Amino acid sequence: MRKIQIIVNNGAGTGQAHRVWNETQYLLRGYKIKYAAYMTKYRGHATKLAERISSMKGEEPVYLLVVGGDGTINEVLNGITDFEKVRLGVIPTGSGNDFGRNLNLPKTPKESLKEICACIKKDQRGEELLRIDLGQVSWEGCKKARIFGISSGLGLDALVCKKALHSRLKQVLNRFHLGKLTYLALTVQSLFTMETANGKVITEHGGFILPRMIFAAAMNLPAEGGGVPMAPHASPQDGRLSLSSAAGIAKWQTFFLLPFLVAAKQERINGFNIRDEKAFRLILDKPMVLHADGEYCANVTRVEFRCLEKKLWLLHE
Ligand SMILES: Nc1ncnc2c1ncn2[C@@H]1O[C@H](COP(=O)(O)OP(=O)(O)OP(=O)(O)O)[C@@H](O)[C@H]1O
Repeated sequence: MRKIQIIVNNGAGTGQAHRVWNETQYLLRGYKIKYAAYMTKYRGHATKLAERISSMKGEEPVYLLVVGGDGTINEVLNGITDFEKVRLGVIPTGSGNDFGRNLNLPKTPKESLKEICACIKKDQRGEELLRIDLGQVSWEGCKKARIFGISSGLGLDALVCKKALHSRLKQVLNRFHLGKLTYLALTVQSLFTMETANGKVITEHGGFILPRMIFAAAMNLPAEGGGVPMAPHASPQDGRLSLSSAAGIAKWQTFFLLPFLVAAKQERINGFNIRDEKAFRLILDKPMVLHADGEYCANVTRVEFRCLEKKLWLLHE
C-alpha cells in the first residue's frame, strides 16, 4: 500500500486547524501509519498538490486526506485528475465545515482516523466504499468547469461569500468563535444593497422563469453557509442537483422570510422554490456573483450546473 497522502491547511477555521493537525500527527504516529503531508502555502496551492498526488503512477488506489475547511476541500476536488483512483478522507478544521456536517462525518481527529482506517481496510479487502455525486459549474468565458461538493450559487449567497473572503469582521469574530455572525450581518447588508436579476432556467424537463431573482443555488448536499438548509432533501446519491431559489419577492419581505429558510420550512412560502434535475442552465438579464463551495468564481449571466453522478469515493461510512 502507498503512504497516505495528506493536504493540510493550517490556517483554516477559527485557529483550531493547527491544534487538530498536531493531534492528527500524534495519532498517525501512534497507529504507525505511514504518511506524507503537504502544507498549503497560498490560495490555490491545494489544487496543485491534489493534481500532483492524484497523478502518481501505478494502479494502486491513492488514499488522500484533507485537513482543512470547505474551501480547501473544494480546491482539492478541482485538482484531482483521476477520480477512479482517489479515495478521499476529510478531517474538518474549517469555520463552516458544511461538507463534513452534511455528510455526518466525525468531528474529532480520533473518530475521523478510526473511520478512515476502517474504510482503507475495507477497500484493501476489495469491498465497495461510499461513492457520492459531485456538481460541476461552468459559465461564459470560464477556462475550465469548476467542481463543487456542497453547492454552487448565484446572487445573495454568492455575494455574502465574496464579501466574507475579505471581511475584517470575520477575522475579528473568528477569534471569538463567532464567525457565523459575519454571515448573518453580511446577508442582511447584501440583501438590501444587491441588485436582483430576471432569470430563465432551462432543464431537460422544460424551463421556468425566476423574476427578480435574489438567489439560485444548485445544491449537491442539503446545507451551505454553516448549516443553512437551502435544499433539505438534497441527496449526494440521487444523481441530481437541487436548485433552491428565491424570486419574485420584495427584498423587505425576503428579510422576514429568511428565518423560514433557516428552519427548512421554505417550501411553504410563495417565491421560494426547490427543483431536482440532473442539470440546469440559467440565463440572467444582468450579471450576478457566482460561487462554488463558498469560493468566488466570477460575475456571470450564463451558467450551467451539472451533476457528476457517483464521482467521488469517500473514506467515510
Ligand atoms: N496557506 C494559505 N494561505 C492563504 N490562503 C490559503 C492557504 N491555504 C489555503 N488557503 C485558502 O484559504 C481559504 C479558506 O480555507 P478553508 O476553507 O480551509 O478554511 P475556512 O474558510 O475556515 O473553512 P470553511 O470554508 O469550512 O469555513 C481557502 O479558500 C483556501 O484557498
